Amino acid sequence: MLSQAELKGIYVPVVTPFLPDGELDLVSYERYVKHLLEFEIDGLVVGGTTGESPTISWEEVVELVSITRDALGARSVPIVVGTGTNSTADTVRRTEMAGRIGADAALVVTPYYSRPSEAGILEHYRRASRTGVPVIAYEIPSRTGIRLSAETMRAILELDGVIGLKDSSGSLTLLQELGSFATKPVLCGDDALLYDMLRLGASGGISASANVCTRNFIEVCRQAAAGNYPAASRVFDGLRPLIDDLFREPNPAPLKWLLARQDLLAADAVRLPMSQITSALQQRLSRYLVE
Ligand SMILES: O=C(O)C1=N[C@H](C(=O)O)C[C@H](O)C1
Repeated sequence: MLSQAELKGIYVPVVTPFLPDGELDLVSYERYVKHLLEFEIDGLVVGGTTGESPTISWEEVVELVSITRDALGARSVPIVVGTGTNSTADTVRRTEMAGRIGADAALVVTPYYSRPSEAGILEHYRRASRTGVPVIAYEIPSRTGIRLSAETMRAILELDGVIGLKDSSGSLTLLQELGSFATKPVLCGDDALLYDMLRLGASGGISASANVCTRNFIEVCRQAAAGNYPAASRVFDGLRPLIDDLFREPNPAPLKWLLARQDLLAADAVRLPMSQITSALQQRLSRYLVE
């Protein structure tokens, strides 16, 4: 199981490859995960936003985790599994099941859509944190429709089974407000803010863009961890255009297009209501294929 101390560096959220007919493409998945493991990444996230969690079934998550574990072999790269839904009972059940299939931690998003009270959300996290599977809280107001107060986030982080936070709040405010109360590690979940968040004390990032230029993302984190911010900033500046382009249309469609063009995936298929990227964006992204 993942400890607080290990929650640092670059965690790569994997895409879920599909064949053109929408079926899971496990052959591509194995090839792609093995490719990612050639880099010194700090962890993998299966079934996150980038993995199209809203349209993959739990049975498919189980298959993906099983292939990930086989690809890892003896390597100890933590596997984090997205288990959060907007039902507490379902989240607890998925988190427990994730533990049974070998997840080292669970990524639990703030419950979305039903707009519960902060007290209800705290209780949601309390229940998930009692499963015995380390929980990483995931705050992403642009997707959930709720922006948690720093006070509630602090209370969530104080729960024993919660080992840290993925902060996709879209600004530096939460991290600043948590300040020294953020006694647990915070991972940046908003790729464009990675450098700024590291500067403010984040311990790393869960970055979809790190599927591409993986080595450079790792370098940004390493330089920042060593306190060498000018070097981290220089490397990160080189990544900004890629990050901007990958988020010009809904994630992970642009990323899947690039991975397919790199022959890591057989197709750039996404499941509806996600759709493939426009030809204008394809043209923009083509410039990253020369690497
Ligand atoms: O899959 C994730 O986890 C991530 N989700 C964010 C999003 O698309 O909302 C982006 C981040 O890079 C990773």
